[in-house]
Amino acid sequence: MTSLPADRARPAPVAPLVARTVPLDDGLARDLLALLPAAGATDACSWVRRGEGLVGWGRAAAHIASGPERFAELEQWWGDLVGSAVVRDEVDLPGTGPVAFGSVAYAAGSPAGGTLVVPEVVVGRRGGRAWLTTVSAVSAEQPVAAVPGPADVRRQDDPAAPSEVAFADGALTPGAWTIAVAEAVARITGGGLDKVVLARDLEVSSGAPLDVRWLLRRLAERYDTTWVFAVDGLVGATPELLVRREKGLVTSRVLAGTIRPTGDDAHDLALAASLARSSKDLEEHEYAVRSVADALAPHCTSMNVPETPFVLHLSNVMHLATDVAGVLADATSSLALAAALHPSAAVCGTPREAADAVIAELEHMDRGRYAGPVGWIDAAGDGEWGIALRCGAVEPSDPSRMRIFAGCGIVAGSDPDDELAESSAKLVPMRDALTAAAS
Ligand SMILES: C=C(O[C@@H]1C=C(C(=O)O)C=C[C@H]1O)C(=O)O
Repeated sequence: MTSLPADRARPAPVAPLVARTVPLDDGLARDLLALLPAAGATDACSWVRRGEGLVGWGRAAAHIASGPERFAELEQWWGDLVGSAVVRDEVDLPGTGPVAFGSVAYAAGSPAGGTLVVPEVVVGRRGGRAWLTTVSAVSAEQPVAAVPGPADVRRQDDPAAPSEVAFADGALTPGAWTIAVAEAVARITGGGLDKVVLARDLEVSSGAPLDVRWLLRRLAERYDTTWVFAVDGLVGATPELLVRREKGLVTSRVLAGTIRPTGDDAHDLALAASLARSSKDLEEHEYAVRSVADALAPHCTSMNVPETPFVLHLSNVMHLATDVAGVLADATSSLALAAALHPSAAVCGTPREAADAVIAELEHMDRGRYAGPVGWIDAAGDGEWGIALRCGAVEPSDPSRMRIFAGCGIVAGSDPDDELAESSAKLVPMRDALTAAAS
């Protein structure tokens, strides 16, 4: 576990938690997202892929941290919390017992900080087994009988579709963003750095508060190879797994190098083949794989880093992808591994410091929690953390508004107009979830 510097106050202690996990009829949990009750836009927690994963609601405990030590502070808080928790776990799988969902800002200086949320109710499903975890603070006022049981887990009414949705330019107009990309290419060819990821945002407004559950369901329908997530109003469908830690095994799915499918299968296959041969994309990909492998190496006894990437097909884009795996050498938690990996060259660049400086200078926006780690951790430290991509953040002060984001890796051979088109393709999942009618 990473420790906080001595001069940094430990997070305030919270009342000990009681967590109870019981098996649940798998039929009840087949559609995890349908179990999320109507609640405030920021209440739903989700980490779901192909019908498996975790959903949660209610808040038994939560912690917000900011600044360069935000990961260490969250880690410390979670360690203290589970260290004093009373746990009765009848299922004993990764993700059973007490679980925190989290999301952490990309930049150390972002006011968005980082948050861990421990829902009162979590329903999980994997490998045909389902469970219910309830968490409550130990207190004389809440008798155990008040805790929800399997009978309280049921399919909820369908969420309302967003209405009167409008999109507006965020920090930069498309034209200004392409100028920033051209400037980044000039910096790269001038020898200042090898790769930088530049992102842009759009402002979304709707006629009524957005229901995160609607967005989650729409994303899950269309992007079944992604992890459909929600934490504290940050919602999206990421294809990129920063790190999974499970019983001593560490895995990471690295993406970089993108093209847009045309919808014509034969043509798209040819495009995929050209993506796998493109020196620009392979170079961009190699930087991202290296940055992940180098960050994991100190924590692993052995690692498998495939030499050639595969092509991951999504309905809006195709990516070069590499699955890196390793055997964990120490007790580093999934959150601490995510901290060690962040920011990878998939969202920052190479070298990291130079790329971060160019991002701060040319993007003209705070990324907030976009491009930061998002996922969950259990009491053993196992968990899954994705990179928060293809996502948006609901405005806490006005849940009828959100900001959506997309970025592109820029290397010496990048063309600004192509990058703009690629960023638009990456915005499609959120745009469609916000506007397309239910199928
Ligand atoms: C930065 C984003 O995506 C990243 C950049 C990619 C690229 O430039 O090819 C591909 C996948 C992601 O690692 C995003 O979706 O916003």
